[in-house]
Amino acid sequence: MPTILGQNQYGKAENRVVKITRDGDTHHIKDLNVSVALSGDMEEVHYSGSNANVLPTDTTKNTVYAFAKEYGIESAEQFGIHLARHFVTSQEPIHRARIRIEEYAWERIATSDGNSKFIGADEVKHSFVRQGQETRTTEITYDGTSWQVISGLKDLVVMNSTNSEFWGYVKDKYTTLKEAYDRILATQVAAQWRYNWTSDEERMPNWEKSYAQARKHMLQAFAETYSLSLQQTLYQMGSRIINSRSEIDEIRFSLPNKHHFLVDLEPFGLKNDNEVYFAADRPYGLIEATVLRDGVEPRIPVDMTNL
Ligand SMILES: O=c1[nH]c(=O)c2[nH]c(=O)[nH]c2[nH]1
Repeated sequence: MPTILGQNQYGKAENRVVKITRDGDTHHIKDLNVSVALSGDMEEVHYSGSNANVLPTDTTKNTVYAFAKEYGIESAEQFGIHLARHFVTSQEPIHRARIRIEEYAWERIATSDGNSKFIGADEVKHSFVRQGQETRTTEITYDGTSWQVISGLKDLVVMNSTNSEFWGYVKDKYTTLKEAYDRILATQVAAQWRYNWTSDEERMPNWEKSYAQARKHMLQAFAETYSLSLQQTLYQMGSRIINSRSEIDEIRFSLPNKHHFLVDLEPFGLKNDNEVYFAADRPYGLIEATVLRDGVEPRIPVDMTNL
């Protein structure tokens, strides 16, 4: 049976790089997990085993560490842009680079004594605790001409202990769900948003500020929406970001509904007045949707948020 090679890419996945920037005694941390995927003229290595066009994955790993030193890590996006540009412009057979980065956040440990180790109020200069909240993500793709930057976050767990209802839904012979007029709404947000920056000719967004603002608007919309369904809340979260951040054109969410079921306490002669819940981990409702600026084409792959 004749065969041909289809889509292919290669590179080193999950390069864990920690960069300490020393500003006198005050240190700053960037902690990344960087995955490189390159594609281009790679038919021969698959067909005949000729490695003539293959930059070793080991070299791509080394480049990640060398660039941390040479360029520093200003933001995950900026770092990914340096790497993607380097692979595509320095190696003729490589036509496209995709750099995926997860970023783990660290915060300073506040201590109580007042000695010289302190920055400002009471933040120690070189001791950190890993933030237990979300993981920041970015994916940079470059083909030598245009850029696509899709950033976001995953594992951001949020809960509203009221202001959520769910009723008026379709009922068939298998429906047993009771209508809820005051329920818990909880989810673990995975969100990916696409920047409309695509060319070196355009002014690049401020990646750090944009991330902080997108996250803030998303959380505020979650908290401030009186919810009749998780779908409605999702749409509010997305449109709040699109309406307040002109550099973002599209956002896709994957929101598991982390169900909290009221426990029946009647067998114990107790009344459960919306106080005691069973937090189920599975199965969970899974609500997914894209919110777009009117008139733009959707480009975020449907399953990207589940990676
Ligand atoms: O917010 C919700 N959306 C649904 O589609 C749904 N379905 C369900 O059983 N519970 C919920 N909750």
